[in-house]
Amino acid sequence: MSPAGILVATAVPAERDAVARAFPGPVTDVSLPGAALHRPPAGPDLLAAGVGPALAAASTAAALTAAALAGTPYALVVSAGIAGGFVPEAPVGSLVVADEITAADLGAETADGFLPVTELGFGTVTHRPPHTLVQAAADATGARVGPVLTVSTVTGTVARATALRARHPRALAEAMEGFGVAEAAAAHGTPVLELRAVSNPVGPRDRAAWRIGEALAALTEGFGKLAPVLESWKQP
Ligand SMILES: O=C(O)c1cccc(C(=O)CC[C@H]2O[C@@H](n3cnc4c(=O)[nH]cnc43)[C@H](O)[C@@H]2O)c1
Repeated sequence: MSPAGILVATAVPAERDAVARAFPGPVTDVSLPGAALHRPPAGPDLLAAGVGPALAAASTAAALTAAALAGTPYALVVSAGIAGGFVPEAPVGSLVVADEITAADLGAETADGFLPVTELGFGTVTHRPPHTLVQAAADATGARVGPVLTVSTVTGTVARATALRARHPRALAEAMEGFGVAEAAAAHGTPVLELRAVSNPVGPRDRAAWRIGEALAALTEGFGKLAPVLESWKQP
């Protein structure tokens, strides 16, 4: 368990390593059933939880359960990584912190449009991170604050981007794991935060427009600034 009791869940090892660069020093590998942690000497536990909401939820739940069974439950879970940004509000290279983590394609398509699963009488589609933590994270990192959508299919057309923004007018970014990480955290009664670095615009598919290196560098810099906020944050 990390000293501050914080778990950071990225999708892939490149994102995990970008976060790790903000916490220099030799990393300890911790192997758990269903999850493998990297533990920097002073900093959060880091988990490459997998791509997509389902695998991210499963891996995050495994890490949370192991910590709880060891008697050292995490105090906070952070979903982090790269994302698509809705332009012009979230340009490539910018950071976004979620005030809402919303599953944007969890529901039913009808002749009259999309119905979220909540309108079908099931579950939830939005988790809200603690307001004070969101504000402190934004103040420390310069991140823009707004909803981050979780999708299972990366947006690749103007029509899809327009439809998402019509349903979520304040949305700043889309990624593929936040809601899964948040569901796992909620099952443990653990608060969640989502911090994303924008690697590409949401819209027509254009792999040449990806700036993954730039986004990973922004993630490292963001976590360097976020570290003191995470260490001092206490659940109200
Ligand atoms: O093949 C494509 O057109 C394509 C476009 C954007 C991203 C991908 C990925 O496979 C990356 C998925 C990975 O990175 C996060 N991510 C980054 N950009 C986006 C995005 O625009 N929409 C959704 N997710 C994005 C995501 O969280 C995954 O971990 C492929």
